[in-house]
Amino acid sequence: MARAYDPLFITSDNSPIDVPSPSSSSMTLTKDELKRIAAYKAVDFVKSNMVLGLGTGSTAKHAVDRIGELLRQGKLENIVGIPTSKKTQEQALSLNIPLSDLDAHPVVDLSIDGADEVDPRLNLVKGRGGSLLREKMIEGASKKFVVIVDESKMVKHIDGSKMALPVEIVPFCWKFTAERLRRVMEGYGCEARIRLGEKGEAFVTDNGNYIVDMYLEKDMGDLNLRVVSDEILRLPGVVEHGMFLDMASTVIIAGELGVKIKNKHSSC
Ligand SMILES: O=C[C@H](O)[C@H](O)[C@H](O)COP(=O)(O)O
Repeated sequence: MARAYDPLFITSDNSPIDVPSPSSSSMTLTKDELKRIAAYKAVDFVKSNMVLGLGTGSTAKHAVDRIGELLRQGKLENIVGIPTSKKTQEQALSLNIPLSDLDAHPVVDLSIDGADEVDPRLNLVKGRGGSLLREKMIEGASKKFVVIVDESKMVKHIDGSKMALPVEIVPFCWKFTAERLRRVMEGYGCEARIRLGEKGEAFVTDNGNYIVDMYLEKDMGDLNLRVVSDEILRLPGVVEHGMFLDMASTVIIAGELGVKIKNKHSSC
């Protein structure tokens, strides 16, 4: 049941955050408001003159909006954004955020992005919105990667939500690749489904590829995710998968009772 939200309740960090006002009078926040709170907190890490990785999805959208707002107000200056998708690129352009790419800026100071799952070691599942490849390239090139989630994204282990584990593959003979993927994960009761778009056709990523969503019946538990990752990446036809292992520096989790910040290598 929803409880009253205390915006000053923050663990693992001592600075209260600039909390957007809840839309409801009861002071209980919607999931979207929680996402916005996590996003605002992440933008506190942004300083003028930074090269920023701009994430994709309903949570990252709030961070991009906030960066645009602070630029407009003159509270941030000389920011260069590197968008992780065409959609984010459009949003950033509409906010007049100056943009670049990894060719011109191979080192990114800070990336801020959402995630579909976060495990206790800060490993992530990403890509349920289809943007995992550019996200992994840009966030992997970042000195700091701040992940923003509402508390529903926290899982005991990767694939804990039993939703899709996305893999980007080339369209050429996709059924062959999907079957190879299924076989790699067979021990976990894997069903590998091609992702479909709104009209029932194959969903096409910004890179012109397809996504296979792997659904696992059995828990991967504390299995060595690196081994699974390597096996998937070794398959010809696979471009990248949505497990982001050991990449997040910080995870900001907005929940009913407040904001929690988890840093890599910290036990809290
Ligand atoms: O491909 C999509 C991205 O990995 C998103 O960051 C992820 O799916 C989380 O999206 P949202 O913030 O909308 O839940």
